Amino acid sequence: MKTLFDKIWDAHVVSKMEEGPTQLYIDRHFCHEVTSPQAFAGLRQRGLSVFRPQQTTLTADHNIPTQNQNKPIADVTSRNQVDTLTQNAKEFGLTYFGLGHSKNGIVHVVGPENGLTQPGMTIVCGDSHTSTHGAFGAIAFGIGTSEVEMVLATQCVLQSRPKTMRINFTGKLSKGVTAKDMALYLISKMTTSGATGYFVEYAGEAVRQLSMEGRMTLCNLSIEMGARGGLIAPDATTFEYLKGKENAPKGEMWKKAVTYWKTLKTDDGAKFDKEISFDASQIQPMITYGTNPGMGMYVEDSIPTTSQIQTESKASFLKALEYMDFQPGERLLGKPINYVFLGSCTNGRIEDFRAFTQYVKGKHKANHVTAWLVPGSWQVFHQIQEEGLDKILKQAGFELRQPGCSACLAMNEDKIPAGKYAVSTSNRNFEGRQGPGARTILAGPLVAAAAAITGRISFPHLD
Ligand SMILES: CC(C)[C@H](C(=O)O)[C@@H](O)C(=O)O
Ligand code: SF4
Repeated sequence: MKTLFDKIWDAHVVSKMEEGPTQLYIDRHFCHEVTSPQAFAGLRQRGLSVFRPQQTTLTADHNIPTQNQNKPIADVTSRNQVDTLTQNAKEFGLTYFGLGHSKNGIVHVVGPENGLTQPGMTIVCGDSHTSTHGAFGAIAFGIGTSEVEMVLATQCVLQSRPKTMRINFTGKLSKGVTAKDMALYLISKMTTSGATGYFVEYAGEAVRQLSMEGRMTLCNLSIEMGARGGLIAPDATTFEYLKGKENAPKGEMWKKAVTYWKTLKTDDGAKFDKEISFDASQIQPMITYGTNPGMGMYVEDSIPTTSQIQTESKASFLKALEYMDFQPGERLLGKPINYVFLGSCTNGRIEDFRAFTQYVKGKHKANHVTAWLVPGSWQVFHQIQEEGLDKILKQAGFELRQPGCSACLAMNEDKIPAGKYAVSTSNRNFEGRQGPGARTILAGPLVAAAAAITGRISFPHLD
């Protein structure tokens, strides 16, 4: 009896060193401009080529502007980063979704939407949110730059086997509660280190009912509770999403693949190192009030009082509140905000834009709010147009920007000014994450939409 994780892991072991790490075969390798330059430089120095170029895909996402992408990148550092990636793609003969390419976008958005991410695979990228791809029933995890070089050269990586944890979400999510609320709720319960050393499988009725987009949002945030990654057993929803996607198997191969994919689930009675359950029907729309993703609460709740915080955490709790300029015990409902960011590999997919648009339809953006709506990829951008969402958004006072990581980590011009509050659908609210001194309130697309309309932290009431 095996867990899903065990099945995929065991199928990819090349060799196992006694008392040492496992040499794991990697099916798919994604690279972006931030964590790959030294890896390619290393190959060059050693006179090596990329071992399996067909299994490697490059995209530019972190440093790209979200306006005027047809013009040269103004910022010198960013331009160098992207130019280096372009050069490496050319020199090593790799598939590259560069700036201006119709498939360009955030690595964790373009992999799945092009069918490069598939059940049963091992997937790596020099990026912590590689966990996103686990939504398809894959072992997907972030690696460091020296490992990027190792994978480029050998298509293998050395890894010690993580422990396994299953997190069950029983019951159903209430209307207006999104996968992001589920994830923020989970991290608030688990803390940012509660899953350290584990690979998590998400299971239960509420997980089964999530769309692929929702599953990606949930798996994306696994890393924020310390997990090595998160995965969900593939099912009809997964197959439906993948069918017909460019790199998905076709014809007879498709049938064979689905037959195999159907075996990718945890056997009844298989043992996890740890197992926890949550009641999904209890979850309400969430926001964060502090400077790590574990400092979350229901939109309608109050920040804990100092006495509710454990002694050893008090200092960091107070430091976080000072940075945010919030008071212990304060209720945030009705608090004015300045910026709204819809996007990132957490919530930059079509479903997120549909949810946001549906909410703002027939309403108007608050005058004092600057809203950055950044699709996760050009495919998402075009789908927004095809579905006419852009017109509805325009009528409500919103404009779409061009795809990229954008204000999620502000490596481009999209920086939230110091002291300003941003309700952001991204995944990290660290100090300075969205710009020096910027104050981030993480939320799902509906809470972000409600904030954009009212200009305040608001409960996203649906009609
Ligand atoms: C730049 C990259 C290494 C980083 C990551 O690994 O996650 C980034 O994507 C982030 O979200 O902080
Ligand atoms: S969108 Fe944000 S979290 Fe995702 S890869 Fe880009 S910077 Fe990292």
